[in-house]
Amino acid sequence: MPAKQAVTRTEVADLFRRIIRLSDDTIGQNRLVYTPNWVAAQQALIKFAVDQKLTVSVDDYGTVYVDLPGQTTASPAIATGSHMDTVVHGGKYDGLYGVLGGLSALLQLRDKYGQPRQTLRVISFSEEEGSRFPVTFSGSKHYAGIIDVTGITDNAGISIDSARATAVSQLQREPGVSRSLPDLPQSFTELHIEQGPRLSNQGKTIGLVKAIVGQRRFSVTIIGAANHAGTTPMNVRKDALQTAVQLISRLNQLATAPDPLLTFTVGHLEVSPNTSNVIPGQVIFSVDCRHAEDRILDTFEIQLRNAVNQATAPGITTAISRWVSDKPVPLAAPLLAANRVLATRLGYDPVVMVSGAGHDSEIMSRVTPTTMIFVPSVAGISHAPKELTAPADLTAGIALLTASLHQQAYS
Ligand SMILES: NC(=O)NC(NC(N)=O)C(=O)[O-]
Ligand SMILES: [Zn+2]
Ligand SMILES: [Zn+2]
Repeated sequence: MPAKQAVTRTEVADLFRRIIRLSDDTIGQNRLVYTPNWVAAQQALIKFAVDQKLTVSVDDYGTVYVDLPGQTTASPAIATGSHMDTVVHGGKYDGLYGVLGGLSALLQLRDKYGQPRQTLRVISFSEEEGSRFPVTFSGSKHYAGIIDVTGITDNAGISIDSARATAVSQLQREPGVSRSLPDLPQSFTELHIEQGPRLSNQGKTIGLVKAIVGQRRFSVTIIGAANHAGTTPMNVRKDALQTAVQLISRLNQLATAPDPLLTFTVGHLEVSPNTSNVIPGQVIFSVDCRHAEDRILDTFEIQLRNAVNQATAPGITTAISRWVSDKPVPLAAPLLAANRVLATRLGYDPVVMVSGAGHDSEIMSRVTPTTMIFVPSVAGISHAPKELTAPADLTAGIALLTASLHQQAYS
């Protein structure tokens, strides 16, 4: 291998380690969108790309676009990338692997073949996880021209508009950066860790994603009455938490009925006032449910709404609101077929699979042919600090991405 490519790989690996260190809080990675950790990570990426003499722009949602301009500037770019945000106490690879794996591929192609025929673009989407504000995929949705996110707040009451304005202006002021929303690309390929156990269980290195599950997220509110823990008789209490735990348990059972592959998660619980000697007056909890078929989600949503309504009692009211409704999405079959040939040529036996995690690819697929490459997650762990992918598997995914970008942008 030419020495230059080895140097490039080491430099990208250094950037990865630097970004990881920026947001490690001893429990896990925390790069919630528009927080100082997130700004520092996007800044590190920008500085690196500017030093590499790549063309860098930042849009008004804080998504970073790194271009290696092609000879035919009139043709749309060939794009890759993923998201820079994490969940709370997340792992090191979710999102960041796709951003820096894309950068590594782009630089290796430049080192080896020089200027591409078509522009190569690496995208670091601002937000995908929905972990800070009640919105998911806002980075790719903005790029795709699908939504305008405004007027929502995080748990601390900070509005997305003010958080975004402050954070994005910091990025747009970085030397060498232009403020723009680039044209949509000719194709989008997202490299990502699998986040589940299939590849690792089967001892396979590469997954090719044919579809992404649909997902719906809800917020359920139970309102009872706060009162004294020592003086209020048990039979007159309006305990919102007792209602919530019974309801959650019932929902967990109901979720097994429509289809064994339906997933159901209550991951967020807010108890108010959340102190030991006061009967909880209010509980808010999240529901996340997913399936590859929308009709299964329809069936479960009806059961969910009925169960929430039936949980009302004298002095207890309930409400439910849906804040995510994403349909299952098929990805581009021709790109998958091309990657299957390339993967086989590289010596892999790829597994064609459905993704149970949501991805920016489901948004990008609405505006351009889109495909995904998965590499194994050790023991299937993700959205947790123990998230891990073996170095050889990380390299394999980047090698396939590099081959795919080469095929698309140089031939
Ligand atoms: N790749 C992800 O972890 N995505 C996550 N985020 C969204 N928005 O789907 C998820 O929950 O699956
Ligand atoms: Zn994630
Ligand atoms: Zn992700």
